[in-house]
Amino acid sequence: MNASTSLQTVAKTKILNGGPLPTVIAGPCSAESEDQMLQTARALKNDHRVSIFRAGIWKPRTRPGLFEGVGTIGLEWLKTVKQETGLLTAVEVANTQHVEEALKHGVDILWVGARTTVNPFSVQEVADALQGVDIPVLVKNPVNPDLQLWLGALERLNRAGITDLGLIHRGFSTPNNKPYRNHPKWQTIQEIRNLALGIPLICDPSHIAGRRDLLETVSQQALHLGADGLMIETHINPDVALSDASQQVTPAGLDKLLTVLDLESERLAQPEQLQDLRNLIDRLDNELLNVLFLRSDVSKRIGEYKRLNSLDIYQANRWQQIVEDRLKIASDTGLDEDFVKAIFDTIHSFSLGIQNEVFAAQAAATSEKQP
Ligand SMILES: O=C(O)C(=O)C[C@]1(C(=O)O)C=C[C@@H](O)C=C1
Repeated sequence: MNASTSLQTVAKTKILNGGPLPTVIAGPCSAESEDQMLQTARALKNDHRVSIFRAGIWKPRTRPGLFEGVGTIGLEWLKTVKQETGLLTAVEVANTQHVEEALKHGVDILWVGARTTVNPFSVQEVADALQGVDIPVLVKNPVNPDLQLWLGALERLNRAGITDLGLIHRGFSTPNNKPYRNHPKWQTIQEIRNLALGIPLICDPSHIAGRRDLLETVSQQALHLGADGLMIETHINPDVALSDASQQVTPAGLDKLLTVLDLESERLAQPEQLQDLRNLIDRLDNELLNVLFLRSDVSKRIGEYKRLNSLDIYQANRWQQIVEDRLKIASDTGLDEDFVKAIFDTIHSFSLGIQNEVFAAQAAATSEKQP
């Protein structure tokens, strides 16, 4: 059975704005004070493209001692924001108490954070607290790139009766996220879309980028891939924000960003120029593959030499020397060193595999000859 068939969702969702334009959710990473919330919301209300105001009330932080959110008082401020601006409001919930408090304060939309989605016990607790409640719930991807876990969270909420569901793509923690804070792994958008058919997908460029200067590229890519909306952290004075200062924009910055993104029309490169560049990439990839083939052939011959001369396959000193040399070339050329290291780690483990096969083939041939 296709996993998507078990999700019962409604066609008309409150999460999307109902029009042809992407939904924009904006607001501070964290609620900090009533003044900060109201000033931010008043400025956002003037932007007709923004329909939902977000604010973190309880903040899951990696290390203790960091600002962990203002708690319930923030929900009072959010209520005032809603009354004054008419914007829909959204908060993150991670346990029963959060759900109960948010519902009591009339929050319109809930979201489950990436660190909660990774834990089925926590998602189930949120789902149980929402049993029988009619409210839209957005689910952020789990921190690790496990789409089944993401889908599982949607299913748990759906079984509790939540039909107005949405996905938030906020990037994944991978061994090398550079230049992002969380790697977008763009192909996952298509993959999760196929698994959760018909469920709207919002991109959270703030958590993917981790820095203001990358927001445009990330948002544009997401929109080109068909994202239904964007969640962009917006603060009246980002430089003094108590959390995630470097990724938040001012309402004026958001206005500029949304205008550049040109939400009405897709902005694509000139087709002929793009085709020339793609031809170049094809030729370069071809060369790359030829070189990789030649290298793996040499590795096989070294494997035979090692077998005949009873040498170990893994040669720590030689490998260390190779890494140092290649990283020096990378830094001289201006290539990202983490990128080059990741490539050579993969090449090396493949090379070890080739030589292991050489040894294994010889061992098998010898044992066949045994009487
Ligand atoms: O230099 C060797 O001994 C090799 O087999 C080559 C190679 C490599 O692929 O670069 C492979 C295994 C060793 O650990 C070190 C380097």
